[in-house]
Amino acid sequence: MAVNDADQSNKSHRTRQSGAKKDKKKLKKKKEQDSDDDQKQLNPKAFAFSSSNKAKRLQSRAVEKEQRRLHVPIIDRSYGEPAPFVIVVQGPPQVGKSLLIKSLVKHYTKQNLPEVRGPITIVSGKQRRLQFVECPNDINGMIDAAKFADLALLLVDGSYGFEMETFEFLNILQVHGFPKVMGVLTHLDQFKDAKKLRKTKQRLKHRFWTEIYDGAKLFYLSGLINGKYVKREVHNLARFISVMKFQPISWRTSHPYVLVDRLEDATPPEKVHQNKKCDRKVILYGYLRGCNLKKGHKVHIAGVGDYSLPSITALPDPCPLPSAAKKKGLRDKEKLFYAPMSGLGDLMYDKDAVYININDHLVQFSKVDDENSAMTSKGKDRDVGEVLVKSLQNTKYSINEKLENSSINLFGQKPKVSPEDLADTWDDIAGKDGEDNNEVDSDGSESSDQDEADAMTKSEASGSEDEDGDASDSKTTPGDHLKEHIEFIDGRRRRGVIFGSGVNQNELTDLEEEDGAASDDVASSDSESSKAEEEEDDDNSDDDKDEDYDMGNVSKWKESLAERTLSRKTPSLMQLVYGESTVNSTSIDNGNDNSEDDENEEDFFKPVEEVKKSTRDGLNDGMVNIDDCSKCAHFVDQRWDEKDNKDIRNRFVTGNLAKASLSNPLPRPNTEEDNDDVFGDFEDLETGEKYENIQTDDAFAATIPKGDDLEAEQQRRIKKLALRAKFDSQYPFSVSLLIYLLLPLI
Ligand SMILES: Nc1nc2c(ncn2[C@@H]2O[C@H](COP(=O)(O)OP(=O)(O)OP(=O)(O)O)[C@@H](O)[C@H]2O)c(=O)[nH]1
Repeated sequence: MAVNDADQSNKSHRTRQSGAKKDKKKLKKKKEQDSDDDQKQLNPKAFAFSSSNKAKRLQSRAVEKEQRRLHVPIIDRSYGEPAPFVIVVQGPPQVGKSLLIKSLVKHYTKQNLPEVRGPITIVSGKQRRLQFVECPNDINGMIDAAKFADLALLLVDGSYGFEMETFEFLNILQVHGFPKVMGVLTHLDQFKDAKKLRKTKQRLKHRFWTEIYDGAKLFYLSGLINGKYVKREVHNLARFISVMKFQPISWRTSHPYVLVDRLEDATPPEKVHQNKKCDRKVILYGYLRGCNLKKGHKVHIAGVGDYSLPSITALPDPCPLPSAAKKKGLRDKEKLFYAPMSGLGDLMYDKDAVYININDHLVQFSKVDDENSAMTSKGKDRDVGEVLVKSLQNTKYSINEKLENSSINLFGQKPKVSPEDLADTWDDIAGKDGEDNNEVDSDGSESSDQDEADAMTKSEASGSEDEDGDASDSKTTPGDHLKEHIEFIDGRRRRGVIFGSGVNQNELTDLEEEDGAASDDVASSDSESSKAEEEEDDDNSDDDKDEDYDMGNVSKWKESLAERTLSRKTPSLMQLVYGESTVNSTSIDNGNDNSEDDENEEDFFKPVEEVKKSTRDGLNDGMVNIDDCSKCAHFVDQRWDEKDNKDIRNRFVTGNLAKASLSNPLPRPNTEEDNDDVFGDFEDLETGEKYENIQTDDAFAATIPKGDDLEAEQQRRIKKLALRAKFDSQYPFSVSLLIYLLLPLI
């Protein structure tokens, strides 16, 4: 009989609910649990790895997870070819920024860059483009550069040490999201001693590491060959840049931004001609980075302001990657660089125009073949148009630039007047620049407040000049452990850095290198400090000098002003015509100054009219240049009224004599003594007798003794009576009338 297994039903297992077996099992279970708990409590490391293999596996897994977290793939929002990486070359003035960019461009493109202006785009590899930008040396330029830098090359003058510009830029970078940073030491060829060079390199490297991070890359450019950095070193640097991984900065990846490498003013010229300050239409060109930018977006143009984008257009890449560049024709060459502002590439950008570069062999009137053309055009006249085009090629400056630099000569002996001076003069007249003393130097150049400040700094510095003629000054930058140490070296202002230790980096080198032998700098600083101490001692001993000490800078400043004023003093026209006078106005003024110092000081604050009036009064009082024949002190300013004029007119032959005598009869000489004054010295030509006027001044009379006086008077009276009788007999008309007639003529 076949049994169907599937249909068979088995009795299900029934566990014991009670009984001895059940109790036994329960007990066993409970025991196990208790022992587990006990073990847990007793051994907290119960869950640690029991086997080393397992431990290794778990450890490596944890590290992997952590690394994966750190390297989360960054979402690349950009499409198409990635925009070039921006390499900002930064450093103090004259450190070699332009030269480094030129050398790198030469390395990548085999092209000589004439000048570094604006961003320079080059193709550095199959998948990589780089954009080099020179960082300006002002704080605003640094802030702008920090916003778009993917890599910052910090150039440091190795022969001098770190300068403030480097640390300022590092601080700015920290605020903007720190990009990659590499240091480059230049001017190392100025070290003659190899040991000193090695030590300096080491010291600067460690300093650099402290400021950035341990192991930060620092390159050394050992010197120049044919005015360029050594090829090998540039090659190494370029390779390093080519393989560098640029970590995107999160803020930048989520915001669109453009580094403008070319701009064009599209405003109609007539509009600008009519109103120079009209709203301009400007087209900006550049690679878009970050995320997408749309029409109508509000944009901020660094240093200009906020604007909205009226339109945005995608243009063909001016410098495409070699892989992406599709040759359209045989003449299309691979373009490995694009620098419209520097005059490299097909387009050259200028202040007021955009030039298209056409090769010489493609154009007829190129300047290059000037000599050849002179040869070929022999015998036949050159075309007028050709001559004009060639003359245009010779111009170096635009009309605007020429006008800016031009000056006119108003007076032969005066310095030339430039347009800015004229503008300043007008400003002064208008009272806009009341305090702004823009003066014309003897060489014709304008000296602004900044110049004055510079001069002051220089003059101050010259006070503490050391033996080398290098002046120095130091101040602390707020909120920083660095101290600024300003020096003037070869006419250049260098802002050295003193680190927290209080010792200048440069001095440190000397200290390290020259051990016991005191270096120049140290010696000079010693001498400075001793000088300062001496000054302090002097101050303590002599109270009178305190004032000078307090006003030291002011008085120095005044000294230089006085000298400059004297040197600028224009010759007076009066002196030129009448010659140098012994008693000049300044000496008179000085005399006045001595007597009435207070009054003169007050003159400063008197209205102009009052001052003029007082000066005029001074003239009337006889305070005029006595040698100056052109001035008639007592008569010039005498005012005659109408009545006086009439009286005077009547005293002449043409006037009415009778009226004159009636209106204002002159006191008729009553006494004979009065007559004396009228006649004065007299010589009788007929008789040959001489009659001298005897002075009857009080002063003269006082000198004559009283007894003799009476006798002399008697004699003189007798003489005069005789003389009068004689005169009357000779001239029939009255003497008095004659006197009246003569008086006005005197
Ligand atoms: N001896 C020596 N001279 C150098 C070195 N690097 C640059 N120079 C010279 O320093 C001068 C200034 O170089 P630039 O490249 O114009 O310096 P810069 O930093 O661009 O100057 P600015 O743009 O004015 O700030 C040039 O005459 C260079 O030849 C160097 O390593 N050694």
